[in-house]
Amino acid sequence: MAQNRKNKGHSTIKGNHKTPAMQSSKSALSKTTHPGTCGWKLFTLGMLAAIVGVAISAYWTPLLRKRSPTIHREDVVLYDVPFVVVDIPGKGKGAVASRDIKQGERILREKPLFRVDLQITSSPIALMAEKLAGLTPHQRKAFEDLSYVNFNLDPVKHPQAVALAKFETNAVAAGKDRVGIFPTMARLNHGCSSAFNVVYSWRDDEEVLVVYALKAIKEGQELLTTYLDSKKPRAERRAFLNKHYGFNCTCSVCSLPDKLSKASDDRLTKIKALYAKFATWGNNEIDGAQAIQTIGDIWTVEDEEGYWSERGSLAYDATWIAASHSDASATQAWARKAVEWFSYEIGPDTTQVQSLLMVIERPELHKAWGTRPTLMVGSPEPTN
Ligand SMILES: C[S@@+](CC[C@H](N)C(=O)[O-])C[C@H]1O[C@@H](n2cnc3c(N)ncnc32)[C@H](O)[C@@H]1O
Repeated sequence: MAQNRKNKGHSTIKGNHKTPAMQSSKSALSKTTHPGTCGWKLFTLGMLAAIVGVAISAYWTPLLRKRSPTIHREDVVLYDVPFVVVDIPGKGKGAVASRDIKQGERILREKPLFRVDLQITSSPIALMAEKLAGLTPHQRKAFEDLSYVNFNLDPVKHPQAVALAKFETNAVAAGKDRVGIFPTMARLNHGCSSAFNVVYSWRDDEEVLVVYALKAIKEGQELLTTYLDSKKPRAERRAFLNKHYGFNCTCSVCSLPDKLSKASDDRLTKIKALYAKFATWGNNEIDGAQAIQTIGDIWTVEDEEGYWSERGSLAYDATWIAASHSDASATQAWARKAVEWFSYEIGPDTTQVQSLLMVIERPELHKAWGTRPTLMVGSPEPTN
């Protein structure tokens, strides 16, 4: 997977992730990363036969357990999780909320079975064999249970290639230039743009992956992360997901009728263009007030689209611009916005949030303070 599952993750974190070896987008200023596509996957893709489409037919497990299950495995930091893993028609397994989940709730904290470098010099098959040999029987079973894209591979005849396919289907970004396998998180299926509702990030200091609810999720609703930079138009998203994950995306955004789908594509294209414009503040092509206006425009179009990811990074960048121009009240207002959205996406107990809380107290201590001419750049709209 690439949140920049591979988000992936989808979340965006300064100096951190994203996503299940899945998606990848960087904050224009702070170089935060998004869970994203697994470079390892691309590296090893040639080792495998062509990826074939997924054709599992499954059915809902009718009864969700009333109580949240406790996961008892050595690779999961133990606590009750607010979801159950069930069969989902057309998707294999997936995670479904076992109760209402609030926006910003942490829903999983998981240790990797193993991690590997994105760039490797040895044979991927040999590396995989070495990593699997280091697992306990319990962990080995968790790895063996994972799904994989290439169903043409016979696990009995080609166990090593199947192990590699499992890795490629499920690995997500986990630290600088590393990807890892997290067997519970790996059950999260994909949704595009406004359809994904959880994001994940790697915490280097704790060596765990955390997953947060980006949006409120109702009991019975599927938890979805994103496997790519979903600010791409539908045709591009579908081609990518088909090629790398072997499925035709039928998420709520991809299923829109053509007219509405085009409107969504137009919004996503506009968001990308606005990000590119805002980044030109870095080389003085636009001034601070224009940059902040552009961030406001991004926020507005994202509200129309229902795309809420990466807002912590966006507000963080706005804080940076406001501080650079010595606009104290805008620095504080944007820092509050960044605290709010980082808390939803990566958690309130992160260094990003702690440093922003200090900036709210003393904006002039921001490391970019006064590095550009003094200018009133503008605060976020109160309703944003
Ligand atoms: C990381 S796994 C996700 C969990 C997987 N469904 C399972 O059974 O373990 C990725 C695979 O899940 C399936 N998948 C994920 N999102 C999907 C979606 N939106 N529609 C259909 N299949 C999906 C695809 O087969 C994909 O290769």
